Amino acid sequence: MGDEPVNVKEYQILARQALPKMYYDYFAGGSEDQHTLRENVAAFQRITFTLLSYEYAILQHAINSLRPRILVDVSKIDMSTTILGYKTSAPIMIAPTAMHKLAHPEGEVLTAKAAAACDVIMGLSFSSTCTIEEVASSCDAVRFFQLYVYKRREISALMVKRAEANRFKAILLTVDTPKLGRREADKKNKMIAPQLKNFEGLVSTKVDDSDGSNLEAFAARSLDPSLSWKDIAWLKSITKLPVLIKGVLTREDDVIYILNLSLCFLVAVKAMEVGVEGIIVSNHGARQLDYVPATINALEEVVLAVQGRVPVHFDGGIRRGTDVFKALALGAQAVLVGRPVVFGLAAKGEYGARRVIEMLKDELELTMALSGCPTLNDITRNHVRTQSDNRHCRINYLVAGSIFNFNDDNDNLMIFMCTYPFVRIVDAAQKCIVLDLNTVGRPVVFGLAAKGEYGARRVIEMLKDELELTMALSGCPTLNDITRNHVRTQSDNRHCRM
Ligand SMILES: Cc1cc2nc3c(=O)[nH]c(=O)nc-3n(C[C@H](O)[C@H](O)[C@H](O)COP(=O)(O)O)c2cc1C
Ligand SMILES: CCCCC(=O)C(=O)O
Repeated sequence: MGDEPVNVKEYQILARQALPKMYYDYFAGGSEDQHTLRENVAAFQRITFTLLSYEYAILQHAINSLRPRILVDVSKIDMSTTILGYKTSAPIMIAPTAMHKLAHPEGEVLTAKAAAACDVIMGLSFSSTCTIEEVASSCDAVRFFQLYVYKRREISALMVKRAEANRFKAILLTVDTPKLGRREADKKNKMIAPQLKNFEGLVSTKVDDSDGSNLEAFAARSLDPSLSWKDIAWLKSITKLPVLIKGVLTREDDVIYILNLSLCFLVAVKAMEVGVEGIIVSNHGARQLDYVPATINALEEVVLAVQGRVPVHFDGGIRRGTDVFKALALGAQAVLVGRPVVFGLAAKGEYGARRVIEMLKDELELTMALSGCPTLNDITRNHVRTQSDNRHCRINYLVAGSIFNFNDDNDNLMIFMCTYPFVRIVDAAQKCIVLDLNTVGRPVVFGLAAKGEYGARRVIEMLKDELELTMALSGCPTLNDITRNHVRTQSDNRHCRM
């Protein structure tokens, strides 16, 4: 067992050794410069955990508040949850990825068995190499069916009917692929798309006349680039299954919204209007438009826009249990995992796909234990620190590490240490007071440093006086009179420029 991988990433190395270059490149690759492909993974590495520090423990103790997370009983960790009402052992699903027979001769049937063994939900790709019926009869995994809308709508409609008849529980409508992204490795390799059995007798998926990627040629011929919101109504009219929209790149009114606030808002509002049952934040594993943001950087915006009205799921770049935890902390209800499962399948068949899921589950369990979260509900936004949190806090770092001395009212020397986000004040008797900078703010601390209690008090008094004057001068006798219309922000200015 010398080659037994100890983490998910090692399966990629084995898969590379196991697969012909054309297939490995197809599975591993992204589009164009593969910038987003790298970013999907790298962005996770820039998110850190905010485990409670020693200072915080003292502070919490001092104010007789909650027990710090480091002293939580984590002898039992419960990762189980429900997704669309279906019980699952962990908030991890298998993402729909195409053509598993290119990874292993038995294809998606083995992936489904791995899902069943791990008690997680399996997403089956519209472009699978095993049929819908073969996968359904192979095991009792809860299955969702991913849908592409073809120009020939009747083919898509037929697949939905077959999925329904075979007890698939939801439709994942992929909305980020009006055309296939430019996968340059596939072009060079002249990637050959095999005949997909689901479409036998309906449409030939084996295109022979392309100069480059046959898959690209087939996609150009079959995918409907006119797909728009009204088609979700069409889909809802032909199925009773819940519909989740997968991918947040869409085309609407000749404006391309790419993972920005407009889109998030659009998605949230439109999703309500058309009645979808969930959203999957996804950039298709960075295989569509290159240079869109890493999905983990877009997740929170979507979550905030959706405001809990439908569940938000997430995929892209999950390679560790810590990644799963981070996505949950930023508001995802569950994550989907794409390439790692295919690499597991390519390297070691059903066992490999199963091990990939098991390793992610094990790592998530350990992460929950080490961060004091016995259940998924214990995972909160406060557990992670993102790059944008850091930007907001940069100014605080300026005072990090500074040490001030001052004399208190009784002329005792006080030592004042700033280790963001806490300030420790140590008096002559070595008594230590810990203040949270986020709560008391720097001005108060500077006042304290300069003139002890009097200085801290004056800072507050001056702010109050200034606020009183400002309210008077802007005609606001009470706090309730202060409205959003009283101020203009940079972003208001930007919106008006247009
Ligand atoms: C080889 C491959 C094939 C894919 N095929 C499909 C597909 O048929 N339908 C779809 O909606 N998404 C497809 N995806 C996107 C995945 O569902 C998912 O969004 C992505 O793989 C997540 O990123 P990850 O691979 O970093 O986990 C594919 C991704 C890969 C890597
Ligand atoms: C038209 C089949 C596309 C499969 C797919 O979604 C992918 O390769 O990313």
